[in-house]
Amino acid sequence: MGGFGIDFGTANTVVGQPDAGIVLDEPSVMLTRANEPYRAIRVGKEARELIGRTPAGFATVRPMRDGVIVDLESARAYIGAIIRKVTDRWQRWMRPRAVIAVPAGATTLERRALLEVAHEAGLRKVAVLPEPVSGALGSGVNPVEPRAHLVVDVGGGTSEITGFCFGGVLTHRSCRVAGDELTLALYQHLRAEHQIVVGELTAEDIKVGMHGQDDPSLVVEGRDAATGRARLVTLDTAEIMDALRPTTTEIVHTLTSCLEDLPAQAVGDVMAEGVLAIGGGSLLRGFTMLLEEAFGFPVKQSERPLTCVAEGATAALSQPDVVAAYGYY
Ligand SMILES: Nc1ncnc2c1ncn2[C@@H]1O[C@H](COP(=O)(O)OP(=O)(O)OP(=O)(O)O)[C@@H](O)[C@H]1O
Repeated sequence: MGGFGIDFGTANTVVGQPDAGIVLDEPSVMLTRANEPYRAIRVGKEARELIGRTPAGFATVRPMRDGVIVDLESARAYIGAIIRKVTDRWQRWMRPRAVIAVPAGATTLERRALLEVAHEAGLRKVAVLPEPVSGALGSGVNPVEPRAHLVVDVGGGTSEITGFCFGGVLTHRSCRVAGDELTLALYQHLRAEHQIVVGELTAEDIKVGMHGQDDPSLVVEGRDAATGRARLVTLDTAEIMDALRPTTTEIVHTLTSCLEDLPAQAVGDVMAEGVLAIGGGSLLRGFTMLLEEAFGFPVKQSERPLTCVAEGATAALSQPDVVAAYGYY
């Protein structure tokens, strides 16, 4: 059974294949020339390296915003380049099938735009599947069984919570505050409290690096905001967590607001099984603990929070019942 399971995320693009597993996992970034904005010169890791150091005449573009297409032409160039990266001429001639994950809150127009661009890029029989359903499937959950599941997805651009059961959605909330806003909050904190300016990539590395780190302090190198000279500062991870608190609170507040829609019987299922946390943003140090306190439910982190959505989309290629229940063509 061929085809691709794809997660075109705001931050990362992940592509899986039934027999090969994850075949591409790269940042959703495209390098273009300023005078040719719709031709991808580089995509993924090579393009991300140039964020914050893009020479004149070039531009680094993030073609997906909040998990959906914002600019059709950029998305065409980007999605076409990704498909060319994972296929050879023969496969493109055969026009492979695909299941593409989209945010559960994507509008009909946003889903149609993605389907159209995917067809143009050479895919056929494309289905779109809500990311939480796909992430649950990729984490070993059966989304069509008669039990309720609650999935929290904190990505780069969007945080979503979706309750579903037996092929139907019970509740859904989302906000456009997620991992990227946390990086921005950290950048602003460093500038305001330590008068140090760091690049976007460094701010993200600091945030990601706190995960699983035992050392309560970390050293950061940046540019002094006043003199412009290089400077080192030692930061306390507890201080960073505090600085990120308003942003994490906003995310947690949106996520917990869905509880009032959850039928009592479904609450019992979620109590027994726990809330499933997926998406890279859910890896933020201390985040699942904050969620548990706010929900009053156990929260289980997916084993592979960054790739489970693409893994689920790949698994859905051979599970037509899941696509029929939750997907769109
Ligand atoms: N260990 C970590 N700690 C904190 N944040 C992390 C960690 N690892 C990744 N992230 C963050 O996760 C985000 C990317 O997650 P993911 O790849 O799931 O998003 P996406 O699917 O591309 O975005 P979206 O779902 O919004 O379209 C980035 O903001 C990244 O900084």
